[in-house]
Amino acid sequence: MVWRNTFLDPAQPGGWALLYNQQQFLADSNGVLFPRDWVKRQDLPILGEQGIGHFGDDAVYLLQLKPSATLEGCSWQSLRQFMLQGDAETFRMLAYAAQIGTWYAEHRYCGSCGTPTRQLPGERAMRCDSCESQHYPRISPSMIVLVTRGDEILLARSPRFVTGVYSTLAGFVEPGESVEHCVAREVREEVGVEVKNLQYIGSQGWPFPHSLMLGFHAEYASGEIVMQEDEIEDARWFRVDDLPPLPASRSIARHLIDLYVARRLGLPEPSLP
Ligand SMILES: NC(=O)c1ccc[n+]([C@@H]2O[C@H](COP(=O)([O-])OP(=O)(O)OC[C@H]3O[C@@H](n4cnc5c(N)ncnc54)[C@H](O)[C@@H]3O)[C@@H](O)[C@H]2O)c1
Ligand SMILES: [Mg+2]
Ligand SMILES: [Zn+2]
Repeated sequence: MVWRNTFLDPAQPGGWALLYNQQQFLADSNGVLFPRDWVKRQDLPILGEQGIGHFGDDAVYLLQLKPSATLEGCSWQSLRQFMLQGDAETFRMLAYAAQIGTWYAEHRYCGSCGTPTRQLPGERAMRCDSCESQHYPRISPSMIVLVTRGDEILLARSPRFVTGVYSTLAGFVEPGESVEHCVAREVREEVGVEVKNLQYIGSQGWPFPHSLMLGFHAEYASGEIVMQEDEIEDARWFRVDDLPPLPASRSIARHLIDLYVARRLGLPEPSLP
């Protein structure tokens, strides 16, 4: 089943409903999609509703619920769980839904004047009629980079990671800088190393909560590893044939590593997740 996001008018009846709050979806043994007209007859605290796209031929709507919402036989399941275990198209749908949900939850009032906003018909935007301003879903560009030195790659651990896992370096692009500048700055800040010969590999939308990952390979140029306090718990060079536990296979972090290892070892190259 293929997921395609589109703008659907929530005034239309029918279709499926996703029940969402704060990076979680209500799910039962059949999954996350519920008959929408049935859902509306339940006594659920609905904050808002968006028509977000088609799963196969079926219309899908996102119902934003209060955190207190419960439905018999259902439990809240995290988006991260679906990233780790769900099929690819379901994860794509939920990733889009979660970002629309986050944006909606954060723009119910105007950030300038505090007036309640309203959803614009026909467009994914929240409007403040008092300021005449529109607020679109927010995306945060971030770079992610694998620093390489021949048969070695530089991987690091954040204190937030699962025990033992090492990954590539990442960080948010700051206002006014290029992504290339961000790569050099973040690598310098996090591990004290200079890089050269950046190669853009590809990108990935990352819904935790609204990053757009721009992925690179970069060659080591100079410097000894100096770890940034609080952000980096450990950082070191690993040989491509002797790697630690790595991030989830669906992440671009993992792709950057797998791609470089495949190139060094002469294996078939993986495709972008
Ligand atoms: N898909 C992947 O493979 C993958 C791998 C690693 C990181 N990521 C994502 O990359 C992003 C950045 O990585 P990081 O955590 O190392 O970032 P980072 O090195 O910039 O440090 C994180 C810090 O940035 C600040 N911050 C939070 N949100 C921000 C925003 N929207 N804009 C600017 N600053 C913000 C906070 O102080 C936070 O503690 C995160 O969203 C993370 O989930 C994705
Ligand atoms: Mg970082
Ligand atoms: Zn306003």
